[in-house]
Amino acid sequence: MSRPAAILFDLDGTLLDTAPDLGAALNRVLKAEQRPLVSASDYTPIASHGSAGLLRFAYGEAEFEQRKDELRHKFLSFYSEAIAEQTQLFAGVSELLAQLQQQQIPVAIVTNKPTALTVQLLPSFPELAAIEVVVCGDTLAVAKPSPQPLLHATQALQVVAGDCWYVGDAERDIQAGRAAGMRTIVANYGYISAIETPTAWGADSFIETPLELLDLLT
Ligand SMILES: O=C(O)COP(=O)(O)O
Repeated sequence: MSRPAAILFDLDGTLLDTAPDLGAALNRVLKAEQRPLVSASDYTPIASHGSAGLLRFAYGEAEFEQRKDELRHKFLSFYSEAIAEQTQLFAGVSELLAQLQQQQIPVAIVTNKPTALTVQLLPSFPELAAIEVVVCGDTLAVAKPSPQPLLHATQALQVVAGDCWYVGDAERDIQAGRAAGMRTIVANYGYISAIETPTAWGADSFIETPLELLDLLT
């Protein structure tokens, strides 16, 4: 694998372990309605699917569809009140980003998280705050699995998409990366549920820790 022109990263489940704060917000919504709470072992594997994925899991498809706007509004307001209480960088992310900077490999974030939450969250992590190109779920009219957010990031970085890598922990990440013509890498340490089969997503590589990405550069 030759040296990439840039490496683009998904945020939730790839750079940041956001599941505990996402799960806490979900449980605040449920608690307010005297509903049964969801355990970390249940919400963590679906945390990359955002508010819609978490609420759909807790309420079931029919009730979620019926109450979607109201539930998402409640969830987002709780999440935004306590967005960086328990969230941390995955172990090794800080060293990984420092290494990439040293090797002068540009980095960007392409997330489906809405802009308002992303800009609220990133300043809590100085290692990420230095990343200038950040494309969010509502930056464009379309989000991942569309390749457009990834292509938007490559335009901002002034690099050719086909020379870039995209690292993510969800099938939609790999779909977007493949459609953008990038090398795709599954962050296997992220939020992947037991019923998913990442080996069938068509990715080029898998990493079990963030720092394993460096092995792909050599
Ligand atoms: O919040 C979401 O919808 C998921 O965010 P991600 O794309 O960074 O995994």
